[in-house]
Amino acid sequence: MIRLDVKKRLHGAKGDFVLKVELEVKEGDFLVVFGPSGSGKTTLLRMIAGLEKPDEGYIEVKGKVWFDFQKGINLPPQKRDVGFVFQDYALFPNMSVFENIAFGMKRRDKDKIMELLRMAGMEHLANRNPTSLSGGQKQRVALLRALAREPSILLLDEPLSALDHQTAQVLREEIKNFHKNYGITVIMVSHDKEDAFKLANRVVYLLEGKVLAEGTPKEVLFSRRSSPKFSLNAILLEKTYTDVVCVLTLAIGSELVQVVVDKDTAEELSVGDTVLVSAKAFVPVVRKIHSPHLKT
Ligand SMILES: Nc1ncnc2c1ncn2[C@@H]1O[C@H](COP(=O)(O)OP(=O)(O)OP(=O)(O)O)[C@@H](O)[C@H]1O
Repeated sequence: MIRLDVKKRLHGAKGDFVLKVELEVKEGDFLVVFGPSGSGKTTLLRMIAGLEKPDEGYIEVKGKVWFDFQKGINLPPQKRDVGFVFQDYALFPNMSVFENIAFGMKRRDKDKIMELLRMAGMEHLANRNPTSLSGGQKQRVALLRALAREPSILLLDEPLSALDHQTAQVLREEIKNFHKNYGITVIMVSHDKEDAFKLANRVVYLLEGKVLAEGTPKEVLFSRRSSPKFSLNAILLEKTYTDVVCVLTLAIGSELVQVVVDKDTAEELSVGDTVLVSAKAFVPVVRKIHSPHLKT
């Protein structure tokens, strides 16, 4: 069980705000902390890992106090039993894949490293230098390095966000399997609803430092507050006015779409804005374009 209640004043893009989170995470949970950029997600993970100090509060993991402001307890990162995977891999470029995974293991165990590499289909890359690997392979090594420590908690900070859509899909499945096989407690930060939906058994929705909603992925992601019947976040790339309407070109994930809006709506939007595209009632046409399930 992880129990935390932390507070920290942050300098946000639009001014100062207080990150205030009270949470309990059960053993074996896969918690996704979901929310827009700048809401304090990474800072929360860094506070758990000991890389950032809360202004107030406490953090307790498996009955052991890692931080207690009142009692003046603040364990250094190396004494906290966490595996941390960063968005940008953070591998040691001068060490082989094998050495990267061995680094930080409580007891260097060659068989265990090779078993992890085998599980990820990367045995043949053991002696390679990380600089010669693809983004997906680097992130796999970072994940194996974190798992090799057999930590009490695995902290994942947007581990898929630097990868292309297809590689991210494959790695998302692997993370899911690692969690299933090892039963490890995972806290993952993401602004991607797909991560939250596919991986989490619990989701916390963080906005400007506050927990706005908490529950199962369905409860949080499909709540009326966060989504009507159908809604997608998009970036506005271009506005093209005709006589009576305006055509907006939008990027939704890696897809481009065009939607028509009236001129008044268009006037309120600027290129580069993040917008919500939603429809309360619609009859969609759904067609399969790809299946991950092999036919036998
Ligand atoms: N130690 C700190 N002291 C004060 N402000 C900070 C500190 N660390 C981060 N911030 C600010 O707090 C805000 C939230 O940052 P954080 O990285 O935690 O958000 P996030 O939700 O993870 O965003 P993103 O998805 O973009 O990474 C940012 O504006 C950042 O500049």
